[in-house]
Amino acid sequence: MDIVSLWDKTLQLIKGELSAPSFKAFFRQIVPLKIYSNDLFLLVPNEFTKGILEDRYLTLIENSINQLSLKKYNIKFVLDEKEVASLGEDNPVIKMKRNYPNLNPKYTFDTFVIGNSNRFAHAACVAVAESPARTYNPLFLYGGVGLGKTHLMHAIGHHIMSQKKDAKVVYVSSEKFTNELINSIKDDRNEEFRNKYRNVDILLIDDIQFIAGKEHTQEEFFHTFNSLYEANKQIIISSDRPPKEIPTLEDRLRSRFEMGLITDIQAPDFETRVAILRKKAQMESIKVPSEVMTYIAKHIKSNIRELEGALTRVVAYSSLTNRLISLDLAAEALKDIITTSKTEEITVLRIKEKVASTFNIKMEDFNCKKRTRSIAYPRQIAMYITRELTDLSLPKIGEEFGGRDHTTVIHAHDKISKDIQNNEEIKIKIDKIVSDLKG
Ligand SMILES: Nc1ncnc2c1ncn2[C@@H]1O[C@H](COP(=O)(O)OP(=O)(O)OP(=O)(O)O)[C@@H](O)[C@H]1O
Repeated sequence: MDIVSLWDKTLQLIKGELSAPSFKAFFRQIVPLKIYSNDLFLLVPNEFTKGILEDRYLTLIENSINQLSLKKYNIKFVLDEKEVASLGEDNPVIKMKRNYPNLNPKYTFDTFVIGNSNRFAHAACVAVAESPARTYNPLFLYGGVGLGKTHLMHAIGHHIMSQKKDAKVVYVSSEKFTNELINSIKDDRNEEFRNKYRNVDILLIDDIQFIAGKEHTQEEFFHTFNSLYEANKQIIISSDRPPKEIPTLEDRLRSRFEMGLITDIQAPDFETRVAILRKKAQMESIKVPSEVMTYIAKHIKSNIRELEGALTRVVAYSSLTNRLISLDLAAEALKDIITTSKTEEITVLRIKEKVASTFNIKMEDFNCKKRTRSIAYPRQIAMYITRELTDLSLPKIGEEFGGRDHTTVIHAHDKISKDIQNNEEIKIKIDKIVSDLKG
């Protein structure tokens, strides 16, 4: 019996032993990877699931597999398929995943909830998916962590592949792009690297901000970009900020990124957050009372990954403690997450927005070179607040404010600290901004 059929049969046995929510929460996303000697490798989605499987279900899995295969395997849970990629032959599941270019099957347009925060980005992605290289090229998507950029990029990939099966779609994070480049240089395989990226129909490159400051990667990406663009191939780029706010990005790349359409995704509003939770519960066929969804959506605002994680946690908690999902149970399950996510919400972007609206300046004024007091002073206040309310280092803060030196940040912090002591009006303004940011 090959590993795929063995795992299918194992799941059938296990399903009979567990409650439906536990089965769904911990077993549905496992991918059987490989049998190598006496080890059987299973790919699991995250640390949390791995811990639960090891602590509670290992014996059940081992017994079920042994019963079916009449052999005793050591079960190994892994988080990254690369850990076992070098062992023996490939299996059909992995082969299938490789042919399908790294796209998460769940990230489609159908599973994407549209709200005011992402309506425009979604429409732009649909337009590109329907007529690649003919509408917006490149398409540059930006927005905060966990707001759906990767989801939309994969959705474009799926859509294009559903229209044209042999389209060469490549999705890569800019970190992976950098690592592959480094390895190709090390192993003298630069030609292979170039062929891989310069001969695709659609290039989806995620988190491009990571190539900032990496000269060689920027150089390579510049040529990749040009050859794709000239060959009329579609390029889709994501980042946590717009091109002009990526520090140490070469101008020639910046101007290329700005050639097509730039669109942002904002944090979802309350209604969209509830709708996302509903969709997720519906997709996983889990019944969750609406006051629990409201509770989660009210408290987790700025990151959809955390929003989904909170729901998974509540469902897992209910199944592990054998209690029905209720508001009390949700509060108990999320007590750590909900307090920490409040402090995590304070980002440079939010600080800038708040200071900009208080002092009536534009967002780009924070990064520009202007020294007029009406702009320079709010900028110093924003730097002061960033230093006080975030864990960012001084150089990082300088970077976030138009690539300024860390001594400028120290100067701003000293100056504003003094002004707070001597000027009641400024103190009141800053206290108000800080208390608004802390919610
Ligand atoms: N509008 C949406 N509807 C449904 N699910 C969403 C939506 N937006 C985001 N998600 C889900 O939230 C999770 C995080 O999204 P994703 O990974 O696309 O974020 P990201 O913006 O790429 O984050 P990062 O900056 O960390 O790369 C995913 O599971 C995704 O499916």
